[in-house]
Amino acid sequence: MPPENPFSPPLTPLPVFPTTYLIPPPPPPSSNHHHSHSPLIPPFIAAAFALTFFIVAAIIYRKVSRNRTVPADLKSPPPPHKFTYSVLRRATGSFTAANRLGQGGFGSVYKGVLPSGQEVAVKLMDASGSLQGEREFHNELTLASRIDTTSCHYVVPILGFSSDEHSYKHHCSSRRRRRLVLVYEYMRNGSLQDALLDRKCPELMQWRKRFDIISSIAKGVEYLHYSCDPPIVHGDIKPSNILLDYHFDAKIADFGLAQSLIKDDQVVESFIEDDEKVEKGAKGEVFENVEENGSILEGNESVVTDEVVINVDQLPESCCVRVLDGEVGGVSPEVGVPSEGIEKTSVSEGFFDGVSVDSGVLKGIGRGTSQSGRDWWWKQDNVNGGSDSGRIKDYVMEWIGSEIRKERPKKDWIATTSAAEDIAKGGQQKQRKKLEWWASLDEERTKREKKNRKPREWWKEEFCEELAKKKKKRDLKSGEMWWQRDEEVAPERKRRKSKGSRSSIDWWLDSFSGEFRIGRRSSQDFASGDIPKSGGVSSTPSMRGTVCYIAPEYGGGGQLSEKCDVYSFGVLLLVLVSGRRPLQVTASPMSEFERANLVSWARQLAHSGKLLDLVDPNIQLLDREQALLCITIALLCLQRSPNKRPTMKEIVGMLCGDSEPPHLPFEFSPSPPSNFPFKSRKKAR
Ligand SMILES: Nc1ncnc2c1ncn2[C@@H]1O[C@H](COP(=O)(O)OP(=O)(O)OP(=O)(O)O)[C@@H](O)[C@H]1O
Repeated sequence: MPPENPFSPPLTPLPVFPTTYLIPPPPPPSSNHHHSHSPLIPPFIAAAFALTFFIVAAIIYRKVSRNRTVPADLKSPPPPHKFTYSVLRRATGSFTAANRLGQGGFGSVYKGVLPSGQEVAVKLMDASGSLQGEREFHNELTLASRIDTTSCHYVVPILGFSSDEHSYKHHCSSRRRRRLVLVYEYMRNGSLQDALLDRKCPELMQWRKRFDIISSIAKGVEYLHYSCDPPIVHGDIKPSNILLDYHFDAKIADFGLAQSLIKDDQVVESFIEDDEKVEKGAKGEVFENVEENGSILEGNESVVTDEVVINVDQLPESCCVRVLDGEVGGVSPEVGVPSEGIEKTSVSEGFFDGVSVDSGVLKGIGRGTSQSGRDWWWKQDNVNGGSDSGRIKDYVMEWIGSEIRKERPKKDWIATTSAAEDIAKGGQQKQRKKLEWWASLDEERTKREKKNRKPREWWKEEFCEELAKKKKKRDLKSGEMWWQRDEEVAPERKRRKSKGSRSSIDWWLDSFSGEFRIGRRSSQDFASGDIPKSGGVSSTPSMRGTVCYIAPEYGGGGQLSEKCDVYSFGVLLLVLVSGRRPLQVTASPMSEFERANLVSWARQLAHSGKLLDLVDPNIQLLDREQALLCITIALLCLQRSPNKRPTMKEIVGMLCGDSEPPHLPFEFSPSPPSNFPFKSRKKAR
């Protein structure tokens, strides 16, 4: 180690700089620096970029927000396919009788198989010369194709249509006419009417299935009312318009009488527009012209006559009563030919006198006819001493009387049937003598009875007395809205009941309302003892629908509203729970009369607190609580005042247990009013 030099300066440690200090910091950027070294982006390019960005963002936003506001079920479904007539003819084996599924008021429905192998139901409209048939075709095509059956599984999908023209010979001249055909998805188990009331399918004897069907129909109608834009009112809810698929799941069919709820002045226009849209079909071609629609909408019709047809089916327990309206001005009448066993009697000429019809399928329904409409309702509801009033009831009562008579002495029966049949067969002398002999007996008997009227016509006299009372009461109340009387019905009934003055037949007649089918033609169900249905709709839009199911205000010429469907749903509910037709008269025993009118019977049972008596005895595994719920809902739906009826949404809520179970309307509650023993079915949330 070298010696330390005392003269050398002392060593001072070098200042230690952090390494960063070793690299000089970069000079502060000068403004000139940037300009001189980076490439220049012209401001107009930046602006263009920004603009493009905003436009793209706006487009995306609009698309997203539109998708968000339109629910999936409001997206319009693809238009129905247009078939050629020959394809459908081949599919159905030339519309052979073997393939016939059923008969509607305006044509037959055939089973068919398309070249693709798909099974279809083909409705061949018998619309030749019939405005009503053409209307139904266009109406059904227009409205049914608006329903997106991919999101609503409770409506029978319409697959397509055909409206090819063909020429035909008419009195040596050749004319052209359209064949109107509608094509639907095939529903293997046919109509609820047939399956429940005629075939009595074992599948429908399970309560669970019936309740499922009830829920499906309710949801289907709810869909029409709330998820279609504009809302659709079906206008003809009844068992023959409910079809069952392979699993007996229910779907609503037949939109021939349906209506879109648009303001009156828009209705016809939009009908035409929509029709054109549909007619454009998938390829955008125009197949039909507006001219035809024009002609459809032009007819200014008035009803001239009407008839009551009574059908006594071979089955003793079923009968049906039908009101047929008559000839339409300018259109040849197509009155259904009564089948065997049908008595046809013309009554009440001019019954609908003064009911004139606004032109158009949808427009102005019942406008200006509400008074006559109201009368129409009361004519059914209260037989009074008025000139026309009660003719139908009178007639029905006469018929019931004749049925009772038939039940009595055997000789009557022989005289009226066997002998007559024999004569029709061979006309043997012996039989003719026998008939004459019985006829003379009958004459004598009639004379005797005239002397001693009391026992035979007890019902008629009682009935007339009651009518006179009713008429008096109504006269006093004139000027009121008819449904305002609702509230007074119950106390009045109770008072009378307490006096014990009401016979069993009184109440039956009391609410004998809406149990007739209005129409011109009979359908297959007619022959099977059902109330004939819609095909035979009246030529007047104010008198459309099936009367057993029709809401009083609509049947009476009022405006069709959602509440009309609610009323019809109420009747359908009772039919489903009881397994009975709305009007089912058996000749005996007398006690059956109490149940003849289903709606009245249900009301009567409600008064006596025995609602469950209404339930079909064939039902297995009955859920009593659900059955009570259904009957209660039905009675709510059947209230005369449309405002009091629940909405379809509320009904679905009650059926699904999403809302509190309903209470019986006051007018139907037993005395003292008591709530039915529902547990709260409201789902715990
Ligand atoms: N899609 C279908 N699948 C299976 N059967 C059907 C189908 N559509 C109709 N039917 C059968 O054809 C019958 C007649 O149907 P259609 O709709 O023509 O008349 P309706 O509804 O019974 O009577 P209306 O025309 O008087 O309302 C039905 O009762 C049903 O049995």
